[in-house]
Amino acid sequence: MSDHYYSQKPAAKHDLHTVEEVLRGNKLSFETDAGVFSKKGVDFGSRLLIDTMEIARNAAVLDVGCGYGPIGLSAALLAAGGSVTMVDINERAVELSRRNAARNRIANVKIVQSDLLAEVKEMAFDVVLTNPPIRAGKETVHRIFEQAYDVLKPGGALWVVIQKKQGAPSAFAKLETIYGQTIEVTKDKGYRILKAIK
Ligand SMILES: C[S@@+](CC[C@H](N)C(=O)[O-])C[C@H]1O[C@@H](n2cnc3c(N)ncnc32)[C@H](O)[C@@H]1O
Repeated sequence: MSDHYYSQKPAAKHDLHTVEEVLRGNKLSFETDAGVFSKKGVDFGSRLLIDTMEIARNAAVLDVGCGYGPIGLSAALLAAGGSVTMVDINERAVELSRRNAARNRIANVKIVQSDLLAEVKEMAFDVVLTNPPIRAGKETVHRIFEQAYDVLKPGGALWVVIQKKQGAPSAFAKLETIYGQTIEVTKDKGYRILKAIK
């Protein structure tokens, strides 16, 4: 099996590190490892999504492709009276997210190993967040958009960060075919934040 950051079972030799980040005013500490996305620190696009996302205090939130947890754990602090479900196909990412939730004393999260949204399809969410796995291919990214629609409550929103050069225009077009309304909320250094409302 090839060893991408989106492997189910990364083969890379462990290389544990701790990174400290201030995300949306909250100081968080993350354990990262080889075989997970952006292990040296929070990705620019993920940070832009964290800075931009709108999360109500009581929201039910889903983070698709949570990696070691920066987006979902930041969302959990905003949804202090709600809950955040975080999914990833990569068992190492799931384990790190669990440890990082405990490390930062964040309890309103549920972290599940799942291929796309398979393990959460009976649930319903106000907000779905994703920094999608571009390298897994456009089809995977589009399936996330479709499956997110199915688990969103009416009026709920999918928030996506994507670079222009990695296909933001085609992602926007795909979202427009599925959702009632799609908007580009902000952009910075070639990254776009797209919000699609059911
Ligand atoms: C661009 S990374 C974002 C990681 C994390 N949210 C962050 O901001 O650092 C995309 C994530 O999607 C996960 N992923 C890839 N294919 C997946 C699939 N089929 N189902 C669920 N997650 C997947 C990868 O393992 C990776 O952690």
